[in-house]
Amino acid sequence: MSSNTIIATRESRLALWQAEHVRDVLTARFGLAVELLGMTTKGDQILDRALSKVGGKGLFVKELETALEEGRAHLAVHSLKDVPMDLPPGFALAAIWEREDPRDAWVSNQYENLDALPQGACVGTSSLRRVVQLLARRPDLKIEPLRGNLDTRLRKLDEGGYDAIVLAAAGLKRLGLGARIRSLFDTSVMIPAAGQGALGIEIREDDTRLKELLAQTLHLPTFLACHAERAVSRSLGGSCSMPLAAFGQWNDGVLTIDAALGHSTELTRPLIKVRVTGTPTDEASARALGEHAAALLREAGAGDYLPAC
Ligand SMILES: NCc1[nH]cc(CCC(=O)O)c1CC(=O)O
Repeated sequence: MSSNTIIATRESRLALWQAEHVRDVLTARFGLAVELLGMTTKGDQILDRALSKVGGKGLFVKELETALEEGRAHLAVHSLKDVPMDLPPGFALAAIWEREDPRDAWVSNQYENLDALPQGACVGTSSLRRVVQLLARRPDLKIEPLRGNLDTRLRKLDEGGYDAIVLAAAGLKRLGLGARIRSLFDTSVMIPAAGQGALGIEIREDDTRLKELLAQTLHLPTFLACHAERAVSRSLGGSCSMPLAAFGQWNDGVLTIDAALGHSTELTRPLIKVRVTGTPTDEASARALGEHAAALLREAGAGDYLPAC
């Protein structure tokens, strides 16, 4: 077996970009020889149903974890947004890296932004978080499912299936597709998903060599913000079938977490929104801030909004 460090990665263009980025940084910084091991996950194969209906986020990571478990790979690189809130026993999130643009992007060949859409126009997204925030401003819209990797989604837009689609700006920018962004949502209008735009690096928990090495690479402000965001989701049950947004921003040393929850089935019900601020310094205090936001959401009625599961 080779003594190289092996990164397990999905084979979408975005996943490969991210894995290559991690490879290049680890090589430049620590002189590691790194190879990629590409693999297909269930999340890549099942394209005809919303993720929230077929088992959620874990679908993109399970095969990669099996490769780590079997020693075929040492690291798995993920979009943090796709990483379940609780990893299975034996695995650890060893680093979170600096975010690309965390905002959601408006992509349309005709309409400059959401407000410019005619009544009853059709917007493509399969994300419940995006659906509820779109409908909160434009209850007249027709929202149609849209899955597949970024290139597939753009092609479906260009084929005329939708008047506009909403995608994470981070993915488009990383793939050099920033020119497709017609406008960016203000994060107060379309609050991003927990971890959106950040990279998460997963390892086997017992891999102390990589754990120590990767701990030196984490981007502290992103790490703290994302742990707080993920704690909001985890406290509420962490399910993909829950329309939840959670986004942390640092200003002058203070972290502000905005969170919004929509009803899990009645998607036009008013959103429950909360904001908390704090000055976390480590993972535990960041999580506590997110748990505080979740407690406020519950006080404001989240119990009735959550999926029955
Ligand atoms: N759910 C799929 C997914 N996972 C990560 C990204 C984009 C990159 C990121 O947010 O880090 C996307 C595409 C999208 O939401 O448009």
